[in-house]
Amino acid sequence: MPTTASSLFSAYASVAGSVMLVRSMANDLLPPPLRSYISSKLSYLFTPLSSITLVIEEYSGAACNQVYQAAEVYLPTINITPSTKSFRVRKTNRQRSISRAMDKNQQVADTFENVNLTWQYTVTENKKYGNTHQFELSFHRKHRDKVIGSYLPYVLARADAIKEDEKVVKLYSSHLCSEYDRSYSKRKWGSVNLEHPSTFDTVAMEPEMKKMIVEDLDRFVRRKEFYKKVGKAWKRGYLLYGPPGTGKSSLIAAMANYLRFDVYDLELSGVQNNSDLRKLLLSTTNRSILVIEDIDCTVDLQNRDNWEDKSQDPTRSTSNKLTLSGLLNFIDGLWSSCGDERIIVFTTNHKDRLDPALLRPGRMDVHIHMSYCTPSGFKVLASNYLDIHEDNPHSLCGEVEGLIKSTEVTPAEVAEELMKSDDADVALGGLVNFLKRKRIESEKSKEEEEARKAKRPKTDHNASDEGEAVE
Ligand SMILES: Nc1ncnc2c1ncn2[C@@H]1O[C@H](COP(=O)(O)OP(=O)(O)OP(=O)(O)O)[C@@H](O)[C@H]1O
Ligand SMILES: [Mg+2]
Repeated sequence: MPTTASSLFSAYASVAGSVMLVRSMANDLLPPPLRSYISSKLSYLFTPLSSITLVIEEYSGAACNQVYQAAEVYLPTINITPSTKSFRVRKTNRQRSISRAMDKNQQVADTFENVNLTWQYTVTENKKYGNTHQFELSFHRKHRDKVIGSYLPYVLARADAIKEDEKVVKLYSSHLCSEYDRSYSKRKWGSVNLEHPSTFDTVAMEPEMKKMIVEDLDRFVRRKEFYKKVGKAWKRGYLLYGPPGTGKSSLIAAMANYLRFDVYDLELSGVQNNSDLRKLLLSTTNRSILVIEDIDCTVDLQNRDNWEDKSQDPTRSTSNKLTLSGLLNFIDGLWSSCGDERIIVFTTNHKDRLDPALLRPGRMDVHIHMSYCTPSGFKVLASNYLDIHEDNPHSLCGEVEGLIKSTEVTPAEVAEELMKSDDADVALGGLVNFLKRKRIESEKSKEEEEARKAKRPKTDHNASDEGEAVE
């Protein structure tokens, strides 16, 4: 009888069927080490002659195999083949949702530019040396170059993107470190998940400024090659200044959530000397935001006694007290040259009290003034808290906006009023009364201030300067 395609297929199907049968019997009857051995051998037998199989082991010598790691992340996101009988599910505290993982000896099929590919996950059990894990990728041998040259790089890139999507942003705090670490002066970061829900949609600030910051961040992460070309460390410094409750910390959380960068919150008052600072900064990771809040009041950084002579090597003596020179040298030097994609944010309520060295051009790239609530800031808060927006307006909004224009009120104060009731009439009515009271109070205190100034002798320059500089 001549061999037809259909008879070949049916012969192949019956061999394949037998292989599946033997494999499932082996799974039921044999002890685990023998079972995985036979199963992996059968998978080779099952592979048609025109196919080729790439073996992707978990380790390459002592190092992790990145292709294996990428497959682990990528494969759960593609469709399960009808023959898949089991898969594993898991959720760690770093993951936002339940994820799938391939179970041993199971297969999934993928298609890439019209090439059909089959992945199989195998585990070879070995009590003495530990189990070995590998993926086997099979496809028609004519696609070998395409799979190695295009498909595997695609899997690597997809895995990076998936990991980025799943990433939970972490908040590392220098004051969360344990007593043990303190006593051995091994300064360490303690970490928790950054649960701050702030995003660029929920931060109340002028739309143009928001747009400017988002564009600046986008440009920064895009410009790896540019920074390399011009020989600059890939870092960016932001100074956020403004009165309490204007959203400086909220903006930092929005930046971190937008970029999915971890946040390192450095508590300078707990840092004893330059050497501590060095240890802390060197243990931060790439793609992170280092935050130093209230830079004007945490340490006496205006003390520049040692600035000139020690600035070359602020870490030379571990007994050195933390100095401004130590801090600035780190920003400019060591920390930035050994890391990539770093953002540093300083916040202050009093920009005028900062040492000019910190404000010098090139040190902090972007200065952002977070100020009192504006009508457009109020619109964002009204939408956040009461779901009031253009399509769902409220008659009191006009009055609130008028009052906000002429009153110094922080977004935190407005937010607090809006939170007092779910009923928009009640919450906005309360806000109107609050703003009116606030305006009367501020007019009264302005009058008192005027009266005090009029009584003051003319030579008292300092006090009047300070009064004007308050943001
Ligand atoms: N611009 C804003 N947009 C949205 N919410 C804000 C804004 N400013 C303040 N809030 C609200 O007020 C709270 C306090 O704000 P936040 O901690 O960001 O202020 P801050 O400027 O960092 O204050 P401080 O100078 O005291 O550290 C926030 O949790 C948020 O609910
Ligand atoms: Mg703050």
